[in-house]
Amino acid sequence: MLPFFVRMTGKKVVIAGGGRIAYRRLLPLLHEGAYITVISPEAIDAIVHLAEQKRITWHPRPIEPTDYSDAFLIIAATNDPHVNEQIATYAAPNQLVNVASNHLLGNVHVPASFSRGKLQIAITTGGASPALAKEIKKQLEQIFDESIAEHVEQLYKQRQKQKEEH
Ligand SMILES: C[C@@]1(CC(=O)O)c2cc3[nH]c(cc4nc(cc5[nH]c(cc(n2)[C@H]1CCC(=O)O)[C@@](C)(CC(=O)O)[C@@H]5CCC(=O)O)C(CC(=O)O)=C4CCC(=O)O)c(CCC(=O)O)c3CC(=O)O
Ligand SMILES: NC(=O)C1=CN([C@@H]2O[C@H](COP(=O)(O)OP(=O)(O)OC[C@H]3O[C@@H](n4cnc5c(N)ncnc54)[C@H](O)[C@@H]3O)[C@@H](O)[C@H]2O)C=CC1
Repeated sequence: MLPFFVRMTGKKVVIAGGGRIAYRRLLPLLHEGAYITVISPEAIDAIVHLAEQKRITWHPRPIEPTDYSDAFLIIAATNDPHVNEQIATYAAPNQLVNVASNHLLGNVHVPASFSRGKLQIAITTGGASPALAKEIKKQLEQIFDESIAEHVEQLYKQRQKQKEEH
């Protein structure tokens, strides 16, 4: 697998499942400006609330292949491993698919990550130990504290200026 940072603004995302994990995937996507549809018979209050505010769409029913045929990114986060597996099978080869229940399926892994302004750091263990990825993230958060954000911003401004001069 290769690490990429993907601009999700305006992209269609379909999330199967409305539990804690679905919500964890949903939040950063929403902040990035993706168009999110959650499909799940039940959903946690936080997801229902976002749907009521019309910040996302929620269809309270089981997922079907037609729901994600035009999605840029599909997230399979139901608590039924067979349903998640089917999603990975039915997705088109040119779609991005993340399967929360099985690291061997799909073509996208979600890393542990954090931001300090424009600096973003992401860690994956390739499914070996998500807990270790989380632990390494905590250690890196100590090393790169909030003060680095301002430093990165200064470097950015300097670089923009240099680019304008050439
Ligand atoms: C493949 C992947 C899914 C994907 O890519 O979507 C995946 C899969 C699975 N996770 C499982 C369990 C746990 N996952 C966590 C935590 C995190 N898991 C995350 C990512 C990923 N988890 C991807 C691989 C990334 C990598 O390898 O590094 C993090 C980093 C990012 C995030 O989820 O936001 C986030 C830390 C967030 C942070 O930084 O705080 C914890 C601990 C906790 O929750 O505190 C536990 C319980 C302890 C344990 O089991 O280790 C299970 C078993 C499920 C079951 O038993 O039913 C599977 C299924 C499988 O392994 O196949
Ligand atoms: N970090 C990670 O990647 C982790 C991943 N997991 C995996 O993620 C899965 C989901 O975890 P939680 O959100 O805690 O589960 P949960 O039980 O809170 O939520 C499951 C959701 O799936 C929905 N659902 C069930 N059948 C469906 C169907 N046919 N179509 C659409 N939606 C359906 C339910 O209505 C519910 O909203 C777990 O089963 C586990 O495999 C678990 C822990 C950590």
